[in-house]
Amino acid sequence: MELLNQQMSFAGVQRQYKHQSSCLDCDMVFSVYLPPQAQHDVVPVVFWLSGLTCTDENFVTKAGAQRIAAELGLAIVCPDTSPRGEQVPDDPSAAYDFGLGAGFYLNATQAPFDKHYKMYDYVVHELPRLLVELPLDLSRASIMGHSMGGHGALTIAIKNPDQYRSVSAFSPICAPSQCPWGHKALAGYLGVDQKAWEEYDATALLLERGCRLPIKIDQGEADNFLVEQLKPELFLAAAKVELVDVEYGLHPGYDHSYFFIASFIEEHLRFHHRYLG
Ligand SMILES: N[C@@H](CCC(=O)N[C@@H](CSC=O)C(=O)NCC(=O)O)C(=O)O
Repeated sequence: MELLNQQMSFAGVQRQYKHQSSCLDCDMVFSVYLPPQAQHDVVPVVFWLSGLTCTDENFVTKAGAQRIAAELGLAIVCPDTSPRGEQVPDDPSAAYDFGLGAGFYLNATQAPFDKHYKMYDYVVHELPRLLVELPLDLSRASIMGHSMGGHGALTIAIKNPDQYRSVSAFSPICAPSQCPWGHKALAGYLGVDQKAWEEYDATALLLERGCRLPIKIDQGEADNFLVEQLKPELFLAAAKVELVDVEYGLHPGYDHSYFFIASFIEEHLRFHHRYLG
């Protein structure tokens, strides 16, 4: 891993690393916040998955998470949202909701995307292996995300309950099989057979497998994407069927932006800290 940047923040360090990814077959950049406690000991880690159009930097610069992460002694790892580079195929019309910046945290099976778009394997397997170089206790890990990244966090946690202790999401895409963003992405990356989509649909996965991890979801009521794209009611209905508790908050006046995330990030980090010790 090559260290690209380092800034001191709340007595810890905000870093950015570059590395060659074997599963994505391209160079990748990720960010990590190391709290002051990491100077003397290994610390627990929260993975943050960003949404459409983001890189590893949106959360770092807009969420204001460093102060509370420093207080709680939590590292935060922020991967990019897709493979990158000239050789990586993009949406044919360069739309923001598919291709670069829109990897949907899945393993694509359809050409030409199947060569590089393996964000599920990257987040679940390759990135944790790289992180052994840092003072992190990966046996104490949680995962959270926003919108497309909320979908990523929920699906990854439901499928890997032994790898994470808790999961949370801001404004997640809760049922991608049933919304326009998800239809486009799942058809493009996985093909038209909707059976294959269930592997990456948090609501379908919850109905199939349940979930024993603590789950927290927060949603802005004034979010423009709420009704057409996000559909938390479908995930909450599935949780009720499966007798899964979801700590859910619907917040009047808040939209889909990082202003919402910054307003509630402290609650999310404290939630994860309860389970990370
Ligand atoms: N450009 C699009 C919407 C893009 C957008 O809102 N992206 C969100 C995530 S949406 C779901 O995954 C985001 O986090 N943007 C980055 C930021 O820093 O705000 C449009 O205009 O409709």
